[in-house]
Amino acid sequence: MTPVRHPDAPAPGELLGAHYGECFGCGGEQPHGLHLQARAGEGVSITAEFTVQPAHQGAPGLAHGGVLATALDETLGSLNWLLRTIAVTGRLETDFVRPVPVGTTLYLEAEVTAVAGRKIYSRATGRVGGPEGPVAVRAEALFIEVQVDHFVNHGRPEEIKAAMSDPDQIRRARAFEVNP
Ligand SMILES: CCCCCCCCCCCCCC(=O)SCCNC(=O)CCNC(=O)[C@H](O)C(C)(C)COP(=O)(O)OP(=O)(O)OC[C@H]1O[C@@H](n2cnc3c(N)ncnc32)[C@H](O)[C@@H]1OP(=O)(O)O
Repeated sequence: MTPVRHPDAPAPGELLGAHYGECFGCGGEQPHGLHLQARAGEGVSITAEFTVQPAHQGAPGLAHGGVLATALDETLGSLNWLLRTIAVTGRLETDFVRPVPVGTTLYLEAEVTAVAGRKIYSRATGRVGGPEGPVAVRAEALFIEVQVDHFVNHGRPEEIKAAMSDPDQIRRARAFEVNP
């Protein structure tokens, strides 16, 4: 089925902000996190940027492949906010096309390609040198819709409790539940 942008999705160009301060992908409270910033695009699409830091190295001076996969995963995960669906990554297939040096900004774009029941299919690319630069990484993913209970039942109680007592988090979780 063709993906449908939720009527209350953020407007194209709007920054999405972090879904959780401690998120390694987008949270502001993770000193070595990616601090990835995602922006709503047209339809069910997202753009995002992330600059590779020294803490993200694998080989000397180069981004670790797992960190690049995280950037793709985070960008793809942000798409669900435009569908107003809570979903987790079930499958992430990544192509590493060229090495990405420390200090490089990765320009990411992602879109949902299809939705089938609880399954959300999407793809993403990461370019270097600018939004129109050469592709360094790309991915195809399958996200699976879950209920908020997924996190409550599986997350470590300390963090769940802290997240649920953050007024903004509760508002967001509630928004997910009333706008499925
Ligand atoms: C307070 C909280 C607020 C919320 C904050 C938002 C946080 C966002 C965070 C974002 C952070 C960034 C994002 C992250 O990093 S998310 C973190 C990384 N991901 C995970 O931890 C997910 C771990 N996996 C699971 O929990 C379960 O396996 C899930 C929930 C995914 C499915 O188990 P469940 O028992 O529910 O479902 P099912 O098994 O009946 O499967 C259903 C359908 O899906 C198909 N299928 C499943 N897996 C695969 C696969 N690998 N390849 C191909 N197909 C697959 C399956 O065949 C079936 O298809 P069909 O038979 O219907 O056709």
